[in-house]
Amino acid sequence: MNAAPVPAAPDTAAAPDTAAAKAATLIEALPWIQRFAGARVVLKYGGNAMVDDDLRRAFAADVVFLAHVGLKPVVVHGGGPQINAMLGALGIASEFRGGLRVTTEETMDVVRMVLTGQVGRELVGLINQHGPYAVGLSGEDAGTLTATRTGAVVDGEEVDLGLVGEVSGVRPANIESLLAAGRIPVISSVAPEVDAEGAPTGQVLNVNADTAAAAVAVALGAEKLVLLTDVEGLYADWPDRSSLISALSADRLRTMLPTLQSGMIPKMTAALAAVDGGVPAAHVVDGRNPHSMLLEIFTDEGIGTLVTAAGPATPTAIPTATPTTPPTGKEQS
Ligand SMILES: Nc1ncnc2c1ncn2[C@@H]1O[C@H](COP(=O)(O)OP(=O)(O)O)[C@@H](O)[C@H]1O
Ligand SMILES: CC(=O)N[C@@H](CCC(=O)OP(=O)(O)O)C(=O)O
Repeated sequence: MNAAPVPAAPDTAAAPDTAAAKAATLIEALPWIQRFAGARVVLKYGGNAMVDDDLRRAFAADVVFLAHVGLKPVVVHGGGPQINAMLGALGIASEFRGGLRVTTEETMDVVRMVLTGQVGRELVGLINQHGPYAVGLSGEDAGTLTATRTGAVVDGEEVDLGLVGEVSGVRPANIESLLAAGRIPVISSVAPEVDAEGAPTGQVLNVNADTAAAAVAVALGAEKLVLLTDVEGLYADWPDRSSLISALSADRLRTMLPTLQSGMIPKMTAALAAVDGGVPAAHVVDGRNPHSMLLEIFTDEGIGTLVTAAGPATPTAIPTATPTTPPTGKEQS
């Protein structure tokens, strides 16, 4: 048998620091874990943030971590790039207007197949590698979501998007019964269409996943909406990216909305809808960094862009060594 390796001197010297840093991170998380115990958190997992296996596995582990430390996570997922890949393989052209996919009947079949049949199944499988937690739902299942048709306004002109919907109703009881049973709902953003009277038309609509996540967060009375994407957050000067907005008020975001481009239009519209609908905090987080959502939720600094009703307050020192009361100074609500 080989002797146990003897660490080199520099490692020995570094080890206490490393251990202290790890312990400090755990202790820093404690007041946030206490504060968010039992809270519902809606996590929107964007298709651009699920491009590699390691990231998807890290996301699944994070969701299970949240559930185990006492939060109630609900996942609403997108899959735009995955839909693009399938449409491309099938030779079906597709375009986006105002950040939303123009959706024909043929495209809708592919959207439904990829979101509910592929991306959702895969996420459920990854989460369930940790135990029997995740249950996949489409917005169609048990009437979880309903939607009415919506268009987009591009350069001041109303554009017809075809079979694209905005959420007109959420049935939270379906999601709540899963949460009460200790499950993690994983919801795809496809919804049955209803007419102006709320009657089903028989058509299924393609709903942007940010939009669906915001509606679910409002209906559940969630503490947070976390939008994971493939950028650090909202840049004030896209595409130059020299100025990342770390926190802003709902009113400031409202004035910025008409200046936003592409995928940030539905994303920040969703963040605003969530905060306007009573969700205390909406976060845009870079899902390309493994465990970014844990850092956003459980550390004092946070990362990404935070939207709250009031916007940034004066930062206050937060005790991290022996917290006995929930923190009040952080820009989280
Ligand atoms: N001001 C902005 N700040 C950050 N990203 C922006 C901005 N304006 C447009 N974008 C684009 O929005 C994209 C995110 O939206 P989207 O591609 O729909 O992501 P997801 O699939 O995660 O929903 C970014 O990758 C970026 O290209
Ligand atoms: C209407 C509309 O645009 N629907 C989206 C639904 C998927 C989605 O939102 O995916 P991401 O979160 O990855 O962007 C689409 O067809 O791509």
